Amino acid sequence: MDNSSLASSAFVALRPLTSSVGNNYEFLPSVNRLSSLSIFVISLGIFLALTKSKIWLNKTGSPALSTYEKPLWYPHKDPILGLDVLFDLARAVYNHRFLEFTAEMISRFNGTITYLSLGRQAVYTVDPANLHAMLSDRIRFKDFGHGPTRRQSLQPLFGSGIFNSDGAVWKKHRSTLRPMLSRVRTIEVDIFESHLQSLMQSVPADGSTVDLQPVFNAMALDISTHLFLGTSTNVLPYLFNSDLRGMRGQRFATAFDYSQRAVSGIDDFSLSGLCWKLLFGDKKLDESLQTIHSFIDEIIEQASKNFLEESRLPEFSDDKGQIFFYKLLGEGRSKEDIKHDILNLLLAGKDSTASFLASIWYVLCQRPDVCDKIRAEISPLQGQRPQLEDLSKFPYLRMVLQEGKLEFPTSLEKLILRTPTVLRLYPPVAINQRTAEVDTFLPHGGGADGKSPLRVPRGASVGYSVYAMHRLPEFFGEDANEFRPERWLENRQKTAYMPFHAGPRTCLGQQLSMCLATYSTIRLLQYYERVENRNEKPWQEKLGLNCTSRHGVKVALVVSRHAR
Ligand code: HEM
Repeated sequence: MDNSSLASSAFVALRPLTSSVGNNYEFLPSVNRLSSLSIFVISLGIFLALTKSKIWLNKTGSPALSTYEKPLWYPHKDPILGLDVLFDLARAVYNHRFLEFTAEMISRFNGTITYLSLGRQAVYTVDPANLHAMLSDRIRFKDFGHGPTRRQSLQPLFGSGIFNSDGAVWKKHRSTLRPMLSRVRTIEVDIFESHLQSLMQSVPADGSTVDLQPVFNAMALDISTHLFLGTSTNVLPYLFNSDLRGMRGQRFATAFDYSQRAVSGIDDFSLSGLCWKLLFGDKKLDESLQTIHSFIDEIIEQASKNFLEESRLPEFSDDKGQIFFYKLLGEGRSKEDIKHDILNLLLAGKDSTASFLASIWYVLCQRPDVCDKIRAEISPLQGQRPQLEDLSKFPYLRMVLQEGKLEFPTSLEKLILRTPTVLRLYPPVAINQRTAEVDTFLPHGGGADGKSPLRVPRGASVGYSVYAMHRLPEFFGEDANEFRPERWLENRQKTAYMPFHAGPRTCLGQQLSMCLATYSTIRLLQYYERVENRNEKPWQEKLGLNCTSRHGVKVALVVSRHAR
């Protein structure tokens, strides 16, 4: 999960730039006034200084690689550092148009563009063949890592956990976590239910306007902490009761949100705030990290005592072996190691899931016809909660659970109700980035038409946009930007569909998040008979570690008379 996934490619590309001017984009309008000549002179100066220090030069020159055709270069006005494109990207971020801007730019270059990022060769692509090569090709996969920029920036919060490591360290984390996340169990569905109950009891359903985005954000944190720490933050009920704010879970939630924004380098920092941080450091980040670490340390400490005594179990548990966190303790892992695994899972579980749930309801509140079809599909449940084993009895649900595969339910009509369309149009991990660990190549991006293999020198950053790839007309039709679930009846290809990525680093929480999305959609549609759209503005990106809606998801809810 990385719009970032973590530190998004955009911000990784921009990070050298933004870290020198901080995270403030207020300087951008003045950039317009700079003449090309002054940009050129500034670039030349910086370039000479950097060249002298030899820190920015790519290692190139592999004789085998020299036979590649020239890449399709971005037509830079600044051919030395490429500041022009970086300013354009920064402006797009500032205007919340980064996703659209890069999609438009890349469509002019046949899907892959090579450009200069502070004098260093970088690539941006939406070409599915390139993504498959980097993510799932058995040989190429090893040539690309998350890279040092992302590792360093996320280090304070995520340590060297699964998201923040490559090579042997990553393999070790993956092999520990994979078996624990590969199957969804009844206890997890029970946990979903308890937090959905909390949502239904807390969120006003009197026809007033409610923003569901913070609601899902809080619920996702409550569920993730419940699943991975055995103790929920329980912040959702307090969203609508300001008297109760300031409690411990709430403080953790606030600290977690702030640190994520701060380490991803994306925040609405003011110029004065930035100068302060440059001079005195980010005190709020230090305090937030302190809150987060002591919250988790205490729980780990208490749980390991209980674990050793084998007498007390977390109150919601009926089986210690089912508790994720206890399993890590049972494997004899160090407390520090466990803390980092937990933090990495909270990041994964919370934000991407919250973004997914919010997007589902952004779409559903505008499509009563789709809500009605789902209600018809789930009507045999007669308003009762589905059990885990029920989930596979519904073709629609099975389709959702089998998300990553090419299996389709026999009843094609029911396919119309599937939610993957939401993930196509609003993938939580909308953009991402890899760094070439060695001199290597990608299938496309070279030659005059960009369709020949592209040489990628060691150290080059390769940014990619899943958001733009999911909207490519050549894969999804001329109406690719429209929400039309029926397209999946005609078009079963998955080449350009990768909300969870693919290959050895594919998301470990697919089953869990698809199960939660399916279960919660059923439960909420059973409970609310009407979900009115109250969004006044069109969807606009809010990029962070995951992509969310800048204006939230505004609805009015009416409880079903059967549920009253
Ligand atoms: C709709 C919700 C979700 C989406 C769209 C999503 C998407 C992704 C993506 C695209 C990646 C690859 C990131 C990269 O390689 O840079 C990823 C990795 C991962 N996800 Fe998810 N994710 C979701 C929910 C979850 C949940 C609920 C969990 C459970 C804790 C989870 C656990 C992980 C883990 C552990 C990885 C790291 C895999 C690795 O590096 O080997 N994800 N996710």
